[in-house]
Formats: sequence, C-alpha cells, structure tokens
Amino acid sequence: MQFARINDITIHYQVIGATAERPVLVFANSLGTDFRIWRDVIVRLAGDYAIVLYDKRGHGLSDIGPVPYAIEDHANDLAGLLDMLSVKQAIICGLSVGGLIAQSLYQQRPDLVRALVLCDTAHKIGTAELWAQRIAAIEEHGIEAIADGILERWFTPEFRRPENAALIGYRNMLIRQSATGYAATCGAIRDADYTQAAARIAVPVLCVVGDQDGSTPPDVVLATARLIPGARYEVIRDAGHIPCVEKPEALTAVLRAFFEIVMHGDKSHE
Ligand SMILES: O=C(O)CCC(=O)CC(=O)O
Repeated sequence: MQFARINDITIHYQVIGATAERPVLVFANSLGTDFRIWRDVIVRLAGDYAIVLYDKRGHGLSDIGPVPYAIEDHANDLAGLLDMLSVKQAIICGLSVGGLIAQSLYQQRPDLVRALVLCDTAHKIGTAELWAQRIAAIEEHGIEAIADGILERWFTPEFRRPENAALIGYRNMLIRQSATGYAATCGAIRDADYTQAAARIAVPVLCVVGDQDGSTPPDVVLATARLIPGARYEVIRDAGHIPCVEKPEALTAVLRAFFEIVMHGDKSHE
C-alpha cells in the first residue's frame, strides 16, 4: 500500500523495511517538495533501519484537503499515519517545515517520538511579513514566478550550474506542487512558534544545517539548538537548505552518528 485515508484526506506514503523489527526513522519534507528529496539518504540507511516517508497534505501525491492549515494539522496527519502503521515510536527527521511538524508532533504525541532530527529548521521560521509577501506572490502569480529565488536559498551556486539535471528536476518538483497546498503551508509556518516549547523537549535532539542555507541559516538553527536542553548541533559543509539532496553522504554520516547515540548512548567519552 502507498496511500492511506488519514483525517479524511488521502496521504501518499512509503514504508521501507519491517517497522516491527528495526528502529523506525520517519522523514518529513520541506515546503514545496515531496518525499523523493530523501532518496539519496535512505538508500544509505535502508537495511539498518525501517523507514517511513510521506507527502504532507498539499504536497506530492497527497490530497490538498481543506485550507487554511495549521502545523498541528500536518502533525495530526503524521500521528494518524504512524498509528495506522502501528509504529509505536520513531526517530522523526524533519526538514524545514518538516522540522516544525516534528516539533508539533512531539508536543501533541510525545509517545511517538524517540528522538528528533531538526534539519535546516528552527523553533520559528521567518516573519509574518515574509509569509504574507510569499502568499500574496503565489496567489497572484503562482509558484513558478518565484521559483528561481527559492532555488537560490535551497542550493549552493555549485549545485545551481545550468547544466545540472538535478537542478532542473528539483525545480520541476517545486513548480508542480499545488499552489493552494504551498500557500496554505506558508500560512501554517507563519503561525507556528515553538520558542516556549523548545525548552521542554526531553528527548535527544540533533539540529543540523547546511553552511549555505539561505532559508534557515546556521545562526538561526544554532539559536534553536541553544533553546533545547542537550541538543547537538552540526553543520554540513557546501550545502544549502536541502542537504539531503546536495550532500546526502555527509548528512547520512551525521545522522548515523546521532542514531548510534540515541540507540546505544554517547560512547565518545569512554
Ligand atoms: O523550506 C521550508 O519548509 C520553509 C522555509 C522556506 O521558506 C524555504 C524557502 O526559502 O523557500
């Protein structure tokens, strides 16, 4: 199965590996992307972990559903999916808005969260003004009109070479998302603020960011890490906002090291 009815909408998902036999990793995507962005990370982790991927509402092959959205709606969808799959607990890896969804899931259903990876995300992303401008631009002109500016924040100049087929592919992914789902998710990001909640997180947390992230730069992600008790902080070199696409090998190494600590404790001082 790849589709489920969750909270009265159809959610597109994939499970790789047996969730009852291996530690479960869940990957949540960023704004304007679908779960294929994780491909080059999951091929490196599959076999050692069971992996759950899904398209949040308004993205990929999932339904758009009723708008407006709140981040809590996205988190309820993820909780519903994990309940449907009988996953009792997982390490939740969220990229950007996916990281807000992960933080919201922890607030609503801490039982489901063994640890959090907050990748190129923050306790609060952007300002009300930034999101108002973005929503107005999408509603007036569509995603394609602002796509090139978004790609500059997503990827380094090295990746944005015109002859790079992957750049065109991810641009296609972005401009083919639903404008309604994209704008509704912008509204959800605008309204999400986990500043107070961050201090109450009591599971292991890794905050990780590309050194050239133009959307949630390293200082923003570091500020989030400093709010969360015991959070680790790592920087991926030569990567923008989406290191799982641009530097999957480096990101996977950082993730593996963190998963080892979550599973077996920190042995670096022994
Ligand atoms: O990527 C996200 O999920 C939200 C942050 C953002 O605005 C990305 C972008 O710059 O388009």
